Amino acid sequence: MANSSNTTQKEEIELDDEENQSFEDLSLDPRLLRALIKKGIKKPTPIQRVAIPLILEGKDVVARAKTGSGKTFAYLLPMLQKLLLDSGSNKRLAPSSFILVPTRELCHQVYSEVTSIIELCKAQLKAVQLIRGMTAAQMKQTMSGPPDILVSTPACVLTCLKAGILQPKAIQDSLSMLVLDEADLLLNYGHGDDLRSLTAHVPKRCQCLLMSATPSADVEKLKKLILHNPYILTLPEVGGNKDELIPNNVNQSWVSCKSDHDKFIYILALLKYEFVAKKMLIFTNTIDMGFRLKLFLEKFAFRSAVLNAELPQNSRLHMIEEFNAGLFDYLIATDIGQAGKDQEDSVKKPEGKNSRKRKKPKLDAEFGVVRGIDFKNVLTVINFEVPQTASGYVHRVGRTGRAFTTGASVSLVSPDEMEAFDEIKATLSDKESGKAYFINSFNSKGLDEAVKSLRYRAEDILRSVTSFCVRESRAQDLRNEILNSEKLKSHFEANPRDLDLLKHDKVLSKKEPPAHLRNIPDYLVDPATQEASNIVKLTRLAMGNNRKPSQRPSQKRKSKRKRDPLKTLSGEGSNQRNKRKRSNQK
Ligand SMILES: Nc1ncnc2c1ncn2[C@@H]1O[C@H](COP(=O)(O)OP(=O)(O)OP(=O)(O)O)[C@@H](O)[C@H]1O
Repeated sequence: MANSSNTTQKEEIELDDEENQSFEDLSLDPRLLRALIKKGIKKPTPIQRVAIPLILEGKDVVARAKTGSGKTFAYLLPMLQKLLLDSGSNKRLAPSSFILVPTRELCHQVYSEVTSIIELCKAQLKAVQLIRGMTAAQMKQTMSGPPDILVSTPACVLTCLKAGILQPKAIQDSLSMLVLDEADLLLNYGHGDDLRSLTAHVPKRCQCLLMSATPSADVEKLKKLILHNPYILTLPEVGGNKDELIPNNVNQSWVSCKSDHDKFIYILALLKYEFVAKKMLIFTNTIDMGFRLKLFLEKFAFRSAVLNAELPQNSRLHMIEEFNAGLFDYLIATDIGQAGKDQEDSVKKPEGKNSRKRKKPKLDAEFGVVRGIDFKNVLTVINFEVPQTASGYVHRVGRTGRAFTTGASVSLVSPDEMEAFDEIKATLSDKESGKAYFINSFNSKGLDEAVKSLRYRAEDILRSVTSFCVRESRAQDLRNEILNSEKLKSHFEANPRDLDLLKHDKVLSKKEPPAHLRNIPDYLVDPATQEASNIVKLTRLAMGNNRKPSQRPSQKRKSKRKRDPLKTLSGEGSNQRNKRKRSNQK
């Protein structure tokens, strides 16, 4: 239980070890308790145990807790409880709760979470999301009612204010709770001016909450801008080191690779011999590298999709939903958008004569692939390239081991990246002992042997993945996704729950992957490596960490799909589709 006092001074709150506390103990409304049970959420996380009572009491709160620690429910549950008790009690002209997030992906994610709880509660509450790209008429319609909860980026709220869709007076009269989620990013993504303009309309009595995984000067600025004597919750995991930002339940390791080139062979060995568990999120620093890796892996029958800032928003959201639903196992992601744009520029390596002439990719400024996105059931995060900053590392690795689950991360480090990796380790190390004890060298003797056995084939394939192929595939993928995006837009307006209609993990190589690369022939398998691989698999199984193959929604919906007009609009031709079908059946 939190030891809080009623002083008006801001206060650091530490957590006592009361793991057995339940949601009932937090005095939540029975409708919310039922909704949580239906969602399979059994007991509160530490941040929820402390934050919920304080928020219910009406306190301003700054919550700094690790990635995946359940910060969203920590504010959503008390917000909904207040609304459930208040609903219909006064006539409002604007929403009574605003949730401001830095990116559209997060907007969509939080909105889905709120609406799902409202549905499960069978409550007469309305939540809406405002996203960039909406017309004034769409915004007006969205805001009519008015809704109870608005999820939006600050920029969209300001657009509404400027267009007269939201009146400052209405906000002042109606707004009773303001949440700044992923607060450390809000200023990073250029929302600073918008936020400052907005705060002028936030009434003094409005309860303000600020959620963040990593401490930063920006969070401090926001705190001063909006909050009144807030309770500061800095919550490590129970029993954890206060300075650790990554949950203890993530087993972090790294592999020293002799060159960038060797990383391809190492990742192939990790995947082929199942030294790491799927589902898997693989990070690269540039979009080109993402596609190079995709093309390389698909030759060995590993199908993946590349999530990046160049893609249309609908495709990105759909890709994340498909991945979350278990429709494919390998997602390659580049975490660049507004905040990482420089990274794409600075890390890009020369790729042949034509590379300089290439037009700069048009990146979505609001793209924030890792920050706060709740990728479900990710068992392994691979840093195929070392992120540029410690905070980038924390947010990438934090995509696994969410809430009460466990996960693993493996960083592939080349000699060129060693310095950056050492800096990350130093930043995240235990300040007292100076040891980054939690990032261990990857513990499997079999890995080097596996790399040896695969080297010849891998190098051969790697030579065929030229810069030209990468460029062509990237352009092809973008064309497919733009087509998908238009279809998705209209289709998902009508069928928001449909998922398995468009594939994002399509094979991009012109030639089908050769059949002989699917499996490792017996003569290449070293018995010791196989044994090491089996031990790793058995250990994972014993720890309950091997995902059961999910039932693909497509199997249930076969008859519906026949009639679906989207099928006829696919980005790939029917010949290609049939070919793929045949290859899948092999
Ligand atoms: N009490 C709980 N028990 C089990 N799962 C939970 C609980 N609370 C939240 N979750 C789940 O844990 C996952 C992570 O939660 P959430 O996205 O709120 O984390 P976060 O702290 O906001 O992470 P980040 O800082 O990365 O944004 C979600 O899938 C959520 O549904």
